[in-house]
Amino acid sequence: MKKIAILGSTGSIGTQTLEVVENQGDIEVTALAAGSNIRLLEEQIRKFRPKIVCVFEEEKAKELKESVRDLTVRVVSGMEGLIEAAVEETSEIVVTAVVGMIGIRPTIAAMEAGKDIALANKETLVTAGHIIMPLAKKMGVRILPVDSEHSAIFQCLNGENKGSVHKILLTASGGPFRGKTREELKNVKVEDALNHPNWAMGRKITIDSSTMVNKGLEVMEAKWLFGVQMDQVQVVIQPKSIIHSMVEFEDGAVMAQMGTPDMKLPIQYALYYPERRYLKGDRLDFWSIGQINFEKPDLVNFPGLKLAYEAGCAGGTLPTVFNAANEKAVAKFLNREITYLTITDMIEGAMNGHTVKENPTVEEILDAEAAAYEYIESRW
Ligand SMILES: NC(=O)C1=CN([C@@H]2O[C@H](COP(=O)(O)OP(=O)(O)OC[C@H]3O[C@@H](n4cnc5c(N)ncnc54)[C@H](OP(=O)(O)O)[C@@H]3O)[C@@H](O)[C@H]2O)C=CC1
Ligand SMILES: CC(=O)[C@@H](O)[C@H](O)COP(=O)(O)O
Ligand SMILES: [Mn+2]
Repeated sequence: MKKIAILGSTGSIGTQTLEVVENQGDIEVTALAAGSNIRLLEEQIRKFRPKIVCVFEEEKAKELKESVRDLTVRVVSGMEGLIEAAVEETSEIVVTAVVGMIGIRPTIAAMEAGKDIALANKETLVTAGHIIMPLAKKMGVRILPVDSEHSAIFQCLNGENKGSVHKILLTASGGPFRGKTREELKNVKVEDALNHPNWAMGRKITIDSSTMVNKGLEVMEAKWLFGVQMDQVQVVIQPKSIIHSMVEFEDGAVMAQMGTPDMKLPIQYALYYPERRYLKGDRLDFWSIGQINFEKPDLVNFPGLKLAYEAGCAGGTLPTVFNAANEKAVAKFLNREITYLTITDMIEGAMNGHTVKENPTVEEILDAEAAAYEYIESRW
Protein backbone atom coordinates (compact mmCIF):
# COMPACT_ATOMS: atom_id res chain seq x y z
CA MET A 1 0.00 0.00 0.00
CA LYS A 2 1.25 3.46 -0.90
CA LYS A 3 1.00 5.85 2.07
CA ILE A 4 0.10 9.51 1.62
CA ALA A 5 -0.62 12.60 3.70
CA ILE A 6 -2.90 15.34 2.35
CA LEU A 7 -2.47 18.91 3.56
CA GLY A 8 -5.61 20.80 2.53
CA SER A 9 -7.81 17.70 2.32
CA THR A 10 -11.12 19.61 2.47
CA GLY A 11 -10.41 21.78 -0.56
CA SER A 12 -10.81 21.26 -4.29
CA ILE A 13 -7.49 19.42 -4.79
CA GLY A 14 -7.74 17.67 -1.43
CA THR A 15 -11.20 16.18 -2.07
CA GLN A 16 -10.25 15.15 -5.62
CA THR A 17 -7.13 13.45 -4.22
CA LEU A 18 -9.37 11.48 -1.88
CA GLU A 19 -11.57 10.54 -4.86
CA VAL A 20 -8.48 9.13 -6.59
CA VAL A 21 -7.58 7.26 -3.39
CA GLU A 22 -11.08 5.81 -3.19
CA ASN A 23 -11.19 4.84 -6.87
CA GLN A 24 -7.81 3.11 -6.80
CA GLY A 25 -8.22 1.36 -3.47
CA ASP A 26 -4.54 0.74 -2.77
CA ILE A 27 -3.45 3.94 -1.02
CA GLU A 28 -3.44 4.41 2.75
CA VAL A 29 -4.14 7.93 4.02
CA THR A 30 -1.84 8.58 6.97
CA ALA A 31 -2.50 12.25 7.74
CA LEU A 32 -4.99 14.97 6.83
CA ALA A 33 -4.98 18.71 7.44
CA ALA A 34 -7.42 21.55 6.92
CA GLY A 35 -7.96 25.12 8.05
CA SER A 36 -11.32 25.00 9.83
CA ASN A 37 -13.81 22.79 7.98
CA ILE A 38 -14.19 20.16 10.71
CA ARG A 39 -17.52 18.89 9.41
CA LEU A 40 -15.97 17.58 6.21
CA LEU A 41 -12.77 16.63 7.97
CA GLU A 42 -14.68 14.38 10.37
CA GLU A 43 -16.34 12.61 7.43
CA GLN A 44 -12.91 12.12 5.86
CA ILE A 45 -11.48 10.78 9.13
CA ARG A 46 -14.28 8.23 9.50
CA LYS A 47 -13.84 7.07 5.92
CA PHE A 48 -10.04 7.08 5.50
CA ARG A 49 -8.87 6.54 9.11
CA PRO A 50 -5.69 8.68 9.17
CA LYS A 51 -3.35 8.43 12.16
CA ILE A 52 -3.08 12.21 12.64
CA VAL A 53 -5.22 15.17 11.66
CA CYS A 54 -4.45 18.87 11.88
CA VAL A 55 -7.05 21.62 12.09
CA PHE A 56 -5.21 24.92 11.87
CA GLU A 57 -7.74 26.80 14.01
CA GLU A 58 -7.22 25.73 17.60
CA GLU A 59 -10.84 26.08 18.74
CA LYS A 60 -12.07 23.99 15.82
CA ALA A 61 -9.42 21.38 16.59
CA LYS A 62 -10.77 21.11 20.15
CA GLU A 63 -14.28 20.66 18.78
CA LEU A 64 -13.16 17.97 16.38
CA LYS A 65 -11.23 16.16 19.10
CA GLU A 66 -14.47 15.84 21.06
CA SER A 67 -16.45 14.49 18.15
CA VAL A 68 -13.90 11.83 17.18
CA ARG A 69 -13.28 10.62 20.75
CA ASP A 70 -14.42 7.14 19.72
CA LEU A 71 -11.46 6.87 17.26
CA THR A 72 -7.71 6.57 17.83
CA VAL A 73 -6.82 9.54 15.56
CA ARG A 74 -4.56 12.25 17.04
CA VAL A 75 -5.91 15.80 16.51
CA VAL A 76 -3.38 18.63 16.46
CA SER A 77 -3.56 22.34 15.54
CA GLY A 78 -1.65 25.43 14.40
CA MET A 79 1.59 25.53 12.41
CA GLU A 80 3.20 23.05 14.77
CA GLY A 81 0.35 20.63 14.13
CA LEU A 82 0.49 21.19 10.37
CA ILE A 83 4.18 20.30 10.43
CA GLU A 84 3.46 17.22 12.56
CA ALA A 85 0.93 16.07 9.98
CA ALA A 86 3.45 16.76 7.18
CA VAL A 87 6.15 14.60 8.76
CA GLU A 88 3.95 11.68 9.92
CA GLU A 89 6.53 8.94 9.88
CA THR A 90 4.90 6.34 7.64
CA SER A 91 3.91 8.65 4.75
CA GLU A 92 5.84 8.39 1.50
CA ILE A 93 4.16 11.25 -0.40
CA VAL A 94 2.78 14.49 0.99
CA VAL A 95 0.15 16.13 -1.21
CA THR A 96 0.46 19.87 -0.64
CA ALA A 97 -3.05 21.12 -1.37
CA VAL A 98 -3.24 24.02 1.07
CA VAL A 99 -3.77 27.41 -0.50
CA GLY A 100 -1.12 30.12 -0.11
CA MET A 101 2.30 30.65 1.43
CA ILE A 102 1.18 28.86 4.60
CA GLY A 103 2.50 25.78 2.75
CA ILE A 104 6.17 26.78 2.94
CA ARG A 105 7.07 25.41 6.39
CA PRO A 106 5.19 22.08 6.21
CA THR A 107 6.54 21.43 2.69
CA ILE A 108 10.12 22.01 3.82
CA ALA A 109 9.56 19.88 6.95
CA ALA A 110 8.11 17.02 4.87
CA MET A 111 11.08 17.13 2.49
CA GLU A 112 13.53 17.18 5.39
CA ALA A 113 11.77 14.08 6.68
CA GLY A 114 12.41 12.38 3.32
CA LYS A 115 8.91 12.59 1.83
CA ASP A 116 8.18 13.06 -1.86
CA ILE A 117 5.95 16.07 -2.52
CA ALA A 118 2.93 15.99 -4.84
CA LEU A 119 2.85 19.73 -5.27
CA ALA A 120 -0.37 21.61 -5.94
CA ASN A 121 0.49 24.51 -3.63
CA LYS A 122 2.25 26.69 -6.22
CA GLU A 123 2.62 29.69 -3.88
CA THR A 124 5.27 27.75 -1.92
CA LEU A 125 7.43 27.18 -5.00
CA VAL A 126 6.96 30.72 -6.28
CA THR A 127 8.15 32.26 -3.01
CA ALA A 128 10.67 29.64 -1.82
CA GLY A 129 11.72 27.78 -4.98
CA HIS A 130 15.38 28.65 -4.34
CA ILE A 131 15.11 26.71 -1.06
CA ILE A 132 12.77 23.90 -2.15
CA MET A 133 14.58 22.78 -5.33
CA PRO A 134 18.09 22.43 -3.82
CA LEU A 135 16.54 20.76 -0.76
CA ALA A 136 14.84 18.17 -2.98
CA LYS A 137 18.23 17.39 -4.53
CA LYS A 138 19.97 17.21 -1.17
CA MET A 139 17.33 14.92 0.37
CA GLY A 140 16.83 12.83 -2.78
CA VAL A 141 13.08 13.48 -2.74
CA ARG A 142 10.87 14.10 -5.77
CA ILE A 143 8.70 17.14 -6.45
CA LEU A 144 5.83 15.69 -8.46
CA PRO A 145 3.78 18.45 -10.11
CA VAL A 146 0.01 18.41 -9.62
CA ASP A 147 -0.81 21.77 -11.25
CA SER A 148 -2.32 20.72 -14.60
CA GLU A 149 0.10 22.69 -16.80
CA HIS A 150 3.17 21.51 -14.92
CA SER A 151 1.97 17.93 -14.93
CA ALA A 152 1.53 18.32 -18.70
CA ILE A 153 5.09 19.61 -19.09
CA PHE A 154 6.37 16.83 -16.81
CA GLN A 155 4.59 14.30 -19.02
CA CYS A 156 5.98 15.88 -22.22
CA LEU A 157 9.49 15.62 -20.75
CA ASN A 158 9.19 11.92 -19.97
CA GLY A 159 12.25 10.18 -21.43
CA GLU A 160 13.59 13.44 -22.89
CA ASN A 161 16.88 15.17 -22.23
CA LYS A 162 15.97 18.25 -20.14
CA GLY A 163 18.92 20.06 -21.76
CA SER A 164 17.19 19.97 -25.15
CA VAL A 165 14.18 22.02 -24.05
CA HIS A 166 14.04 25.21 -26.11
CA LYS A 167 10.94 26.68 -24.52
CA ILE A 168 7.89 25.85 -22.51
CA LEU A 169 4.50 26.79 -23.94
CA LEU A 170 2.32 27.32 -20.89
CA THR A 171 -1.33 27.32 -21.87
CA ALA A 172 -3.94 29.57 -20.25
CA SER A 173 -7.70 29.64 -20.63
CA GLY A 174 -7.75 33.44 -20.39
CA GLY A 175 -10.37 33.15 -17.64
CA PRO A 176 -13.95 34.48 -17.66
CA PHE A 177 -12.91 37.98 -18.80
CA ARG A 178 -10.79 37.08 -21.84
CA GLY A 179 -11.12 39.83 -24.47
CA LYS A 180 -12.39 42.46 -22.00
CA THR A 181 -10.86 45.91 -21.51
CA ARG A 182 -9.99 47.51 -18.15
CA GLU A 183 -12.93 49.82 -18.64
CA GLU A 184 -15.22 46.78 -18.93
CA LEU A 185 -13.59 45.20 -15.87
CA LYS A 186 -14.20 48.18 -13.57
CA ASN A 187 -17.44 46.90 -12.07
CA VAL A 188 -16.77 43.18 -12.09
CA LYS A 189 -18.56 41.36 -9.25
CA VAL A 190 -17.15 38.54 -7.12
CA GLU A 191 -19.66 36.11 -8.69
CA ASP A 192 -18.52 37.04 -12.23
CA ALA A 193 -14.87 36.48 -11.36
CA LEU A 194 -15.67 33.13 -9.72
CA ASN A 195 -17.26 31.89 -12.95
CA HIS A 196 -14.30 30.09 -14.56
CA PRO A 197 -15.12 28.82 -18.07
CA ASN A 198 -13.55 25.36 -17.71
CA TRP A 199 -12.42 24.45 -14.20
CA ALA A 200 -14.21 24.12 -10.83
CA MET A 201 -11.53 25.14 -8.32
CA GLY A 202 -11.08 26.85 -4.96
CA ARG A 203 -12.07 30.52 -4.72
CA LYS A 204 -8.59 32.02 -4.52
CA ILE A 205 -7.15 30.27 -7.59
CA THR A 206 -10.36 31.00 -9.53
CA ILE A 207 -9.92 34.73 -8.94
CA ASP A 208 -6.21 34.35 -9.86
CA SER A 209 -7.22 32.74 -13.17
CA SER A 210 -9.51 35.66 -13.95
CA THR A 211 -6.73 38.24 -13.39
CA MET A 212 -4.06 36.10 -15.14
CA VAL A 213 -2.12 36.19 -11.85
CA ASN A 214 -2.51 32.39 -11.78
CA LYS A 215 -0.61 32.19 -15.06
CA GLY A 216 2.05 34.53 -13.67
CA LEU A 217 2.49 32.26 -10.63
CA GLU A 218 2.65 29.29 -13.00
CA VAL A 219 5.42 30.85 -15.11
CA MET A 220 7.52 31.17 -11.92
CA GLU A 221 6.49 27.66 -10.85
CA ALA A 222 7.68 26.31 -14.24
CA LYS A 223 10.97 28.15 -13.92
CA TRP A 224 11.72 26.30 -10.67
CA LEU A 225 10.32 22.91 -11.58
CA PHE A 226 11.99 22.62 -14.97
CA GLY A 227 15.13 24.72 -14.46
CA VAL A 228 14.41 27.17 -17.29
CA GLN A 229 14.71 30.95 -17.52
CA MET A 230 11.62 33.16 -17.27
CA ASP A 231 11.95 34.16 -20.94
CA GLN A 232 11.88 30.49 -21.97
CA VAL A 233 8.30 30.26 -20.69
CA GLN A 234 5.79 31.58 -23.21
CA VAL A 235 2.14 31.90 -22.24
CA VAL A 236 -0.34 30.90 -24.94
CA ILE A 237 -4.08 31.41 -24.55
CA GLN A 238 -6.02 28.26 -25.47
CA PRO A 239 -9.55 29.02 -24.32
CA LYS A 240 -10.94 25.47 -24.04
CA SER A 241 -8.23 24.17 -21.66
CA ILE A 242 -7.75 20.90 -23.51
CA ILE A 243 -4.07 21.37 -24.29
CA HIS A 244 -2.64 21.49 -20.78
CA SER A 245 0.77 22.74 -21.93
CA MET A 246 3.49 22.03 -24.48
CA VAL A 247 7.26 21.81 -24.74
CA GLU A 248 9.27 22.96 -27.75
CA PHE A 249 12.60 21.16 -28.10
CA GLU A 250 15.84 22.38 -29.72
CA ASP A 251 15.00 20.63 -33.03
CA GLY A 252 11.65 22.47 -33.27
CA ALA A 253 9.53 19.47 -32.24
CA VAL A 254 6.60 20.43 -30.03
CA MET A 255 5.10 17.91 -27.60
CA ALA A 256 1.70 18.61 -26.06
CA GLN A 257 -0.30 16.86 -23.35
CA MET A 258 -4.04 16.99 -23.90
CA GLY A 259 -7.12 15.79 -22.10
CA THR A 260 -10.45 16.92 -20.71
CA PRO A 261 -10.13 19.48 -17.88
CA ASP A 262 -10.07 17.08 -14.92
CA MET A 263 -7.59 17.53 -12.06
CA LYS A 264 -7.89 13.87 -11.11
CA LEU A 265 -5.56 13.03 -14.00
CA PRO A 266 -2.56 15.11 -12.82
CA ILE A 267 -3.27 14.11 -9.20
CA GLN A 268 -3.31 10.41 -10.05
CA TYR A 269 -0.25 10.75 -12.30
CA ALA A 270 1.70 12.38 -9.46
CA LEU A 271 0.66 9.69 -6.96
CA TYR A 272 1.55 6.73 -9.21
CA TYR A 273 4.31 8.21 -11.40
CA PRO A 274 5.62 6.74 -13.69
CA GLU A 275 2.71 4.30 -13.81
CA ARG A 276 -0.44 5.19 -15.75
CA ARG A 277 -3.70 3.79 -14.46
CA TYR A 278 -7.25 3.76 -15.73
CA LEU A 279 -9.15 6.93 -14.80
CA LYS A 280 -12.87 7.00 -15.44
CA GLY A 281 -14.31 10.14 -16.99
CA ASP A 282 -14.91 11.87 -20.30
CA ARG A 283 -12.39 11.51 -23.08
CA LEU A 284 -11.55 14.09 -25.77
CA ASP A 285 -13.65 13.62 -28.89
CA PHE A 286 -11.67 15.35 -31.64
CA TRP A 287 -14.50 15.00 -34.17
CA SER A 288 -16.74 17.17 -32.03
CA ILE A 289 -13.99 19.56 -30.86
CA GLY A 290 -13.34 20.55 -34.49
CA GLN A 291 -11.01 23.47 -33.80
CA ILE A 292 -8.45 24.49 -31.21
CA ASN A 293 -7.70 28.22 -31.09
CA PHE A 294 -4.67 30.08 -29.82
CA GLU A 295 -4.22 33.73 -28.78
CA LYS A 296 -1.53 36.01 -27.42
CA PRO A 297 -2.08 37.10 -23.80
CA ASP A 298 -3.22 40.69 -23.26
CA LEU A 299 -0.67 42.24 -20.88
CA VAL A 300 -2.27 45.69 -20.98
CA ASN A 301 -5.73 44.85 -19.71
CA PHE A 302 -4.37 41.99 -17.55
CA PRO A 303 -1.21 43.46 -15.99
CA GLY A 304 -0.95 40.60 -13.46
CA LEU A 305 1.01 38.50 -15.95
CA LYS A 306 3.43 41.32 -16.82
CA LEU A 307 4.05 41.97 -13.11
CA ALA A 308 4.74 38.27 -12.57
CA TYR A 309 7.42 38.29 -15.28
CA GLU A 310 9.00 41.31 -13.56
CA ALA A 311 8.89 39.57 -10.18
CA GLY A 312 10.24 36.28 -11.53
CA CYS A 313 13.06 37.97 -13.46
CA ALA A 314 14.14 40.03 -10.44
CA GLY A 315 13.88 37.03 -8.07
CA GLY A 316 14.88 37.25 -4.40
CA THR A 317 11.98 38.53 -2.30
CA LEU A 318 10.06 40.12 -5.21
CA PRO A 319 8.04 36.97 -6.10
CA THR A 320 7.03 36.83 -2.42
CA VAL A 321 5.83 40.42 -2.54
CA PHE A 322 3.94 39.71 -5.79
CA ASN A 323 2.34 36.64 -4.23
CA ALA A 324 1.65 38.04 -0.76
CA ALA A 325 0.10 41.24 -2.14
CA ASN A 326 -2.08 39.10 -4.38
CA GLU A 327 -3.15 36.80 -1.52
CA LYS A 328 -4.15 39.81 0.58
CA ALA A 329 -5.84 41.61 -2.33
CA VAL A 330 -7.84 38.55 -3.39
CA ALA A 331 -9.02 38.00 0.20
CA LYS A 332 -10.16 41.63 0.29
CA PHE A 333 -11.90 41.35 -3.08
CA LEU A 334 -13.68 38.14 -2.03
CA ASN A 335 -14.71 40.00 1.14
CA ARG A 336 -16.09 42.79 -1.09
CA GLU A 337 -13.73 45.38 0.47
CA ILE A 338 -12.04 46.43 -2.80
CA THR A 339 -12.89 46.58 -6.49
CA TYR A 340 -11.63 44.02 -8.98
CA LEU A 341 -9.02 46.24 -10.64
CA THR A 342 -7.57 47.14 -7.24
CA ILE A 343 -6.17 43.58 -7.01
CA THR A 344 -3.44 44.23 -9.57
CA ASP A 345 -3.04 47.87 -8.44
CA MET A 346 -2.18 46.52 -4.98
CA ILE A 347 0.35 44.05 -6.38
CA GLU A 348 2.01 46.77 -8.45
CA GLY A 349 2.10 49.20 -5.52
CA ALA A 350 3.60 46.63 -3.16
CA MET A 351 6.25 45.64 -5.73
CA ASN A 352 7.19 49.26 -6.45
CA GLY A 353 7.70 50.00 -2.77
CA HIS A 354 9.92 46.95 -2.15
CA THR A 355 13.71 46.69 -1.98
CA VAL A 356 14.64 43.23 -3.21
CA LYS A 357 16.63 40.95 -0.93
CA GLU A 358 18.56 38.24 -2.80
CA ASN A 359 18.43 34.58 -1.81
CA PRO A 360 16.13 35.10 1.22
CA THR A 361 15.85 32.62 4.09
CA VAL A 362 12.40 31.36 5.14
CA GLU A 363 12.31 34.04 7.86
CA GLU A 364 13.17 36.75 5.30
CA ILE A 365 10.46 35.43 2.97
CA LEU A 366 7.94 35.63 5.80
CA ASP A 367 9.19 39.15 6.65
CA ALA A 368 8.66 40.20 3.02
CA GLU A 369 5.16 38.72 3.18
CA ALA A 370 4.41 40.71 6.35
CA ALA A 371 5.81 43.89 4.76
CA ALA A 372 3.57 43.46 1.71
CA TYR A 373 0.54 42.98 3.98
CA GLU A 374 1.48 46.09 5.99
CA TYR A 375 1.90 48.14 2.81
CA ILE A 376 -1.57 47.15 1.65
CA GLU A 377 -3.21 47.76 5.01
CA SER A 378 -1.61 51.21 5.24
CA ARG A 379 -2.66 52.29 1.71
CA TRP A 380 -6.07 50.74 1.17
N1 LIG B 1 -8.23 23.63 -7.44
C1 LIG B 1 -7.52 23.33 -8.50
O1 LIG B 1 -8.02 22.76 -9.49
C2 LIG B 1 -6.06 23.67 -8.53
C3 LIG B 1 -5.42 24.16 -7.42
N2 LIG B 1 -4.08 24.39 -7.45
C4 LIG B 1 -3.41 24.89 -6.25
O2 LIG B 1 -3.67 23.98 -5.18
C5 LIG B 1 -3.76 24.70 -3.94
C6 LIG B 1 -5.12 24.40 -3.32
O3 LIG B 1 -6.10 24.94 -4.15
P1 LIG B 1 -7.66 24.58 -3.98
O4 LIG B 1 -7.78 23.14 -3.64
O5 LIG B 1 -8.32 25.11 -5.16
O6 LIG B 1 -8.01 25.47 -2.72
P2 LIG B 1 -9.27 25.37 -1.75
O7 LIG B 1 -9.52 26.71 -1.24
O8 LIG B 1 -10.37 24.62 -2.40
O9 LIG B 1 -8.72 24.44 -0.56
C7 LIG B 1 -7.71 24.91 0.30
C8 LIG B 1 -7.44 23.87 1.35
O10 LIG B 1 -6.44 24.38 2.24
C9 LIG B 1 -6.94 24.31 3.58
N3 LIG B 1 -6.32 25.35 4.37
C10 LIG B 1 -6.48 26.67 4.25
N4 LIG B 1 -5.75 27.32 5.20
C11 LIG B 1 -5.14 26.34 5.92
C12 LIG B 1 -4.27 26.34 7.02
N5 LIG B 1 -3.90 27.47 7.59
N6 LIG B 1 -3.83 25.16 7.51
C13 LIG B 1 -4.23 24.00 6.94
N7 LIG B 1 -5.04 23.93 5.88
C14 LIG B 1 -5.50 25.09 5.39
C15 LIG B 1 -8.44 24.46 3.44
O11 LIG B 1 -9.09 24.05 4.61
P3 LIG B 1 -10.61 24.56 4.95
O12 LIG B 1 -11.49 23.86 3.97
O13 LIG B 1 -10.83 24.12 6.34
O14 LIG B 1 -10.58 26.04 4.77
C16 LIG B 1 -8.65 23.55 2.23
O15 LIG B 1 -8.59 22.22 2.64
C17 LIG B 1 -3.55 26.18 -4.28
O16 LIG B 1 -2.21 26.50 -4.10
C18 LIG B 1 -3.90 26.25 -5.77
O17 LIG B 1 -3.24 27.29 -6.42
C19 LIG B 1 -3.33 24.15 -8.56
C20 LIG B 1 -3.93 23.69 -9.70
C21 LIG B 1 -5.34 23.43 -9.79
C1 LIG C 1 -6.51 23.41 -13.23
C2 LIG C 1 -5.33 24.26 -13.14
O1 LIG C 1 -4.21 23.82 -13.22
C3 LIG C 1 -5.53 25.71 -12.97
O2 LIG C 1 -4.35 26.34 -12.57
C4 LIG C 1 -5.98 26.20 -14.30
O3 LIG C 1 -4.90 26.18 -15.15
C5 LIG C 1 -6.56 27.55 -14.24
O4 LIG C 1 -6.84 27.95 -15.51
P1 LIG C 1 -6.29 29.28 -16.20
O5 LIG C 1 -5.42 29.99 -15.20
O6 LIG C 1 -5.54 28.81 -17.40
O7 LIG C 1 -7.54 30.01 -16.48
MN1 LIG D 1 -2.77 25.39 -13.43
